[in-house]
Amino acid sequence: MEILKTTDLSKYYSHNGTVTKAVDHVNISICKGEYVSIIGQSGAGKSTLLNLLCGLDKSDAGKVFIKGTSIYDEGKNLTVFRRWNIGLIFQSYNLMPFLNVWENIILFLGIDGKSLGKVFAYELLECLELSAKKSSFPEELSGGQQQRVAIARALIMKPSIVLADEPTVNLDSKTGSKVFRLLLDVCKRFDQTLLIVTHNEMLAKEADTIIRAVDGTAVCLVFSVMTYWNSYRSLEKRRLWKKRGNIMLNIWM
Ligand SMILES: Nc1ncnc2c1ncn2[C@@H]1O[C@H](COP(=O)(O)OP(=O)(O)OP(=O)(O)O)[C@@H](O)[C@H]1O
Repeated sequence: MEILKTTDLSKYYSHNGTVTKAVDHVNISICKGEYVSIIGQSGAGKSTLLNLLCGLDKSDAGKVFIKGTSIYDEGKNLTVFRRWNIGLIFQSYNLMPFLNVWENIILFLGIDGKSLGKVFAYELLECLELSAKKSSFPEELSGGQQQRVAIARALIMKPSIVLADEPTVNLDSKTGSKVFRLLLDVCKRFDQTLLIVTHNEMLAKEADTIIRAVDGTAVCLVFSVMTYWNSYRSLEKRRLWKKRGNIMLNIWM
């Protein structure tokens, strides 16, 4: 099942007459439960792409569909839509300093007139190895623990897609790998799609689908079978496919 799709997604910045094509006609299709890594050199457009995918930034052209909903057409409802469908994880943990771990995690439960039970919150605490820190405040936690709280908070509404922008960049490599492993495990366990921007090749290459951002365009290096099939099926102009070696196909044009 397709969970995320973009059509000719573009974002350009102009400065002193120079135009930077941060994201340029990107067409991607991601399926439920997939782990997708986005890699690429600094300035290639990874963060801009991620911000467009969750609607924190608006495109100059093109659309983003999540579960069939065109997110830019949601207008004022986008915040609520995002809260229920997209989990966001950033480099900085953005925890509320005056709330303890438990309170940070359940902050949005019961919001928007819908209520979610707390059973899942206990499950997340367990999965992310935070049960013993339930009553601690952010300043009493290590960086890795804080990021795990941020992950739990991002997952608490059971979003179908989780977007993470270099979530382990501020952690040492051992802690970063552990946090990453927990994130991956918990997303797989709850069948959530995970899109992660990372410079860590070890983590990136485990993905079902690997996307490399190159000067605003996105090149797929490795396809999951579902992504391959969806992309192939949705392309009317198959003649535009360019074959590069046996695993590398450029599906963006
Ligand atoms: N607000 C902005 N105004 C002007 N140019 C911008 C803006 N945001 C991003 N850019 C430009 O768009 C391009 C892509 O930036 P982006 O931050 O998406 O790259 P990135 O791949 O995430 O880089 P990094 O790995 O260093 O975080 C860069 O050339 C950047 O300078």
